[in-house]
Amino acid sequence: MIEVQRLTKRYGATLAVDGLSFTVEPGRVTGFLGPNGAGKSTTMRAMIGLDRPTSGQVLIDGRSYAQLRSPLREVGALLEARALHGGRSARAHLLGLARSNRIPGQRVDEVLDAVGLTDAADRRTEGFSLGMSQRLGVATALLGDPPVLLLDEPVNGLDPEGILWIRGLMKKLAAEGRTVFVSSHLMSEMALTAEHLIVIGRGRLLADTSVEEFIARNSRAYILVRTPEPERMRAVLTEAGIPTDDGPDGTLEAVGASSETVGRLASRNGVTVYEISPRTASLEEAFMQLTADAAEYRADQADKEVR
Ligand SMILES: Nc1ncnc2c1ncn2[C@@H]1O[C@H](COP(=O)(O)OP(=O)(O)OP(=O)(O)O)[C@@H](O)[C@H]1O
Repeated sequence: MIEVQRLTKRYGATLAVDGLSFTVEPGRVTGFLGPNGAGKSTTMRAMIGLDRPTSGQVLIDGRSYAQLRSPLREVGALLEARALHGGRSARAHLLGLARSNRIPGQRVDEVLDAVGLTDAADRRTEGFSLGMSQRLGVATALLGDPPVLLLDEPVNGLDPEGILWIRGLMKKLAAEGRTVFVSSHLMSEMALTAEHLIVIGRGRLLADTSVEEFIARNSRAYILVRTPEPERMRAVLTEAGIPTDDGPDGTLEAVGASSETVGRLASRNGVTVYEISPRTASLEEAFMQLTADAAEYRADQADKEVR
């Protein structure tokens, strides 16, 4: 379990994290979401003692990172995949870490295999692609077989096969009872991987919720109606007290009614319809709506500055 308690981090005039509190439970993947500059990386760095909080603290299974006796065995982190010693091979990098943390050497082969780097294990890491560096970063995080894992944007640089692999791996690690905390700025990615979400904006907590709840609460539901007689259909719906919006390509969006009701009204009034389907606004839209005021830098702002 990870407990973030009233965490605040200030860099000069910038308040990167602002009194943030939340708990990350074991046994499920928890997604950590926020627009660029929201404070995700700063929070994750504070979790493993790379950043000193201005105030507040983070506890990993009840203790601060500095108090952990064998950190690599207690929390594994993928924070900056590129921070590698380029001249060494992947195997040498992992063996060095294993030795200094009293982890048996055979574990190195196990994690190389787990991340699919066995064939590249003896190549120097400076020639690694971003995807391979990500895989080595994950191997490093897994080396001590820790119960808590922190992954900062692990999907970055991975090809579609790599993305599927990391999603599966995160779910498997959570199913083993581990605490898996993974950051992303893509809601759609988290919807496929995470069970629970922590959403932040400008260093503050915006949502601490299950993915299911988040979708239900934030997405706009409506019935899409495709008809050659939109104005007649609109009149029928309005008459029945169902508000409509204009959808794309001349469609109508009926809000607050079931597809059965809309279908029955169309049939009763002899309106031809080609399609009646329940829709929800995309998760990305819901996320953007939630974080709209918190985004540090937005395209519309950029436009204004250019003009
Ligand atoms: N070392 C630093 N010195 C000064 N400011 C920093 C430092 N690290 C982060 N910041 C600032 O703190 C804020 C939060 O940054 P952080 O990297 O934690 O956000 P993030 O949510 O991880 O963003 P991204 O998705 O862009 O990586 C930003 O305004 C950033 O510019």
